[in-house]
Amino acid sequence: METKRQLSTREVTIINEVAKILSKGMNFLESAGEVLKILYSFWDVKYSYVALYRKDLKLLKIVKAFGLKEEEVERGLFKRGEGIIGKVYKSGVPVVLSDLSTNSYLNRTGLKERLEGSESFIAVPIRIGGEIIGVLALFKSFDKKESVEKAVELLIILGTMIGMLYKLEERINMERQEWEEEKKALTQALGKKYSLEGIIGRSVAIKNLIDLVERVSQTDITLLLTGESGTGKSLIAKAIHFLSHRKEKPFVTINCSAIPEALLEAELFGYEKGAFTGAYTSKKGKFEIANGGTVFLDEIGDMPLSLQPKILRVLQEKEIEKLGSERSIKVDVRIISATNKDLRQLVQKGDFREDLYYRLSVLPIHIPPLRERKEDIPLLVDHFLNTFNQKYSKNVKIDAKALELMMEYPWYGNVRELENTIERLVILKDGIVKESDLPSYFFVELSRDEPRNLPSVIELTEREEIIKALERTGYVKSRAAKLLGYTLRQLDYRIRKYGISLKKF
Ligand SMILES: Nc1ncnc2c1ncn2[C@@H]1O[C@H](COP(=O)(O)OP(=O)(O)OP(=O)(O)O)[C@@H](O)[C@H]1O
Repeated sequence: METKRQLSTREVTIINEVAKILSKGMNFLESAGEVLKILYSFWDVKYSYVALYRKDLKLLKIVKAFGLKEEEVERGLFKRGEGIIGKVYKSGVPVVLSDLSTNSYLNRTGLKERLEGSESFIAVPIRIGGEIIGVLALFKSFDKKESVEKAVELLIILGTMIGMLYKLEERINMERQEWEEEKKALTQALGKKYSLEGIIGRSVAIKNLIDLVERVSQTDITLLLTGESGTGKSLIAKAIHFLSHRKEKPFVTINCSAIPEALLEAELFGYEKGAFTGAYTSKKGKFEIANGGTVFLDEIGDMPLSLQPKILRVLQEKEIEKLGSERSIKVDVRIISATNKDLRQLVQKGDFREDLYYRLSVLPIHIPPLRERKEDIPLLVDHFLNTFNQKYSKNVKIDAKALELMMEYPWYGNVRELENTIERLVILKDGIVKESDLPSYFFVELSRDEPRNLPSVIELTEREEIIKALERTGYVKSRAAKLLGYTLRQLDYRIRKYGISLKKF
């Protein structure tokens, strides 16, 4: 019967130390260097190296070495199948050479002259799954008690672990590249969508707004956009960014109410490796990611008091500090913030710092609710009909009477509610939408002064409160349910019942 051999304490220590490197997130060459250092510290290996196969050179090349001189490393080039290194790479079979005077030892590096003579040479393949990508080689003197066989077994494990380190770096690089491409595509797509033409309206308020957007986008002035939910604050912020000289750089949105307070600081400012349990690698915060571009602080009224001094510092000194670091980093960002709350009232209540309020509102821009600029409604209806007819390959139209009612309706959810209503109509109806096709809560709302059907009024109020709670919590359903005093299931049921569409981020 085959008996499984136990790993010695020293072998376990070596494997553990190498495993730790895997979780450190270093680049491959640094990691490989660390592995060779571990072999020296725990196993007295004075000379070792990692050679990888370079497809472009069609050669194995030493990429990291321990104990070798620079010129010895440079000489370390092997063809596939050539010498011990080339053979191990080609066959995948480990080789142990206890007598280096034999002809099969090439001494390509020229290291032999510096050895004591008692060393054995061991070379094992570096594998990623079934593929061999290189060779781990070392020179070590074994005393009588040590088994060379066991040493080879340990090195085979290390060869696989080095392969994992290589794979890890490959994956990180791939993800980074994908992320860069995605960011570029997103920037271009957003740039196209958020031009001035994207802001629809002919009211004096919108015309003035478009004029202002054009002018402020050429400056770096800090803006505070105010207005009810759904009035177009994010749209305006994006338009300003994409008209400015910062347009090639990122536009980063931070929804201050959607991120739990405990995570917000790390999200905004990033953290250093080891800053808290689980911080295996360092991470950039949103301000650093946005460097050169624009940061849009949505729902700024919900910024926790504890973080407000740090935001002030970004505005005043253009500096941030990562969690777990004492070093300041300079960032060049334009800040646009938005709120549907009365910030001055929050200042009076002590929930918002006065100094921050003044810094943020260098230029306040108010966007009036849709019910105060009814003349924009026909243009917006037309715009959204075009958009959704195209999206769903339909040709839905709205007749004059239905449009008239739409202009009367108070749209407490503003342009977002109008957009969602049109989308639903396009999906559900065909041909021409008439007055009778409009949702029933429309009519309840429009007959406020007359005695009304109570169940409908209750439903209407419930619908409005749900939308309000969802807006306030950044569409985090569990938090909205808590605010409303519903369970998540009760809320889900009502979201379906009222056809409330969930805003996507
Ligand atoms: N004038 C406009 N022209 C065209 N589309 C608009 C206009 N205003 C708003 N919208 C659209 O309405 C929707 C809601 O706008 P947006 O998200 O910018 O509102 P908001 O004020 O930022 O809301 P919140 O405070 O809830 O974040 C978006 O899809 C936006 O594109």
